[in-house]
Amino acid sequence: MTEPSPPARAGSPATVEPTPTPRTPAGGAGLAALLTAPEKALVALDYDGTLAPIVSRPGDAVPAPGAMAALRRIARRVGTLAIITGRPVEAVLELTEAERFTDLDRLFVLGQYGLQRWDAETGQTVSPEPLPGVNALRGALAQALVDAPAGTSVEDKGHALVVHVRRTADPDAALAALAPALSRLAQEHGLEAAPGKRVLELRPPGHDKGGALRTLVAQRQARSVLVAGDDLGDLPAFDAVDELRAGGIGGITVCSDSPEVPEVLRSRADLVVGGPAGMVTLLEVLADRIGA
Ligand SMILES: O=P(O)(O)OC[C@H]1O[C@H](O[C@H]2O[C@H](CO)[C@@H](O)[C@H](O)[C@H]2O)[C@H](O)[C@@H](O)[C@@H]1O
Repeated sequence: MTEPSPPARAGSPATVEPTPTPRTPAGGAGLAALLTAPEKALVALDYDGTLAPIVSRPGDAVPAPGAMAALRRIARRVGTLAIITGRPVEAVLELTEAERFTDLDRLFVLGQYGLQRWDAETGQTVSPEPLPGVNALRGALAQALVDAPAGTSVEDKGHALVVHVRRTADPDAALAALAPALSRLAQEHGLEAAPGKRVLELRPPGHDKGGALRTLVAQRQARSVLVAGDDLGDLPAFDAVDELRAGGIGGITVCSDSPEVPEVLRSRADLVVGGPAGMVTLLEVLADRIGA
């Protein structure tokens, strides 16, 4: 995958997209804070379903066309960029090729729900040792899935194991049938079972995107945040935005919409965009508005 350098936007763009209108006053204030002082803003995006379209194999989930170019544009003016994701850092770096782009030097990838952290400036990843329970779970999980519907697969993320059912004949039925036993198994190994889009993640408890976001906002002394997501795992980050607003930091939440998005997430968002392609458009509009 190669993306050309983002175009220079010296003059007026040929087509001017309207500035999006958040549906809550708090979201409007958050957007205004971001547009007024982008150098003090943090733009935090989810990966799967937000920067990259959902596909049947995790290894094939490359960024939407124009996504990296749009990120690189806003990086010219925005203080901090982050990809806050359930994916391992290594997977996001491979799929986005973010290490190639020297203009993304203020990008952080907070992987595995904040367990891992990659900082573009240093090129270093901080990642703890996996919980011992994950190793023990590996064998037990293979055994538990012997009779699972055809098409069930396991994604091994080192710190967590994800059971995927998207490629089964009836993903909803497959998940419903597998969930009780997998939840028990997770618990027995000191892990929690967290549902996502056509997946059940067996992962360490005590880490979520809300904690990851709060830590980064504090470290970067951000005065406004934009958070975009598409799944249940993004809700804690939306909660964190509410708390940050209460503390005087501007916040805006964005839902990257699709028929699979949980209603609870869609209804919580200040802005709803049409999936990763809509996210790219939003990033481009923001780039126009901040003169990036
Ligand atoms: O926090 P995210 O960046 O959204 O990551 C959450 C999980 O996303 C991935 O699964 C989802 O995307 C896959 C590829 O499009 C899709 O096949 C699957 O059905 C989706 O649930 C990923 O594989 C997980 O490891 C992430 O935790």
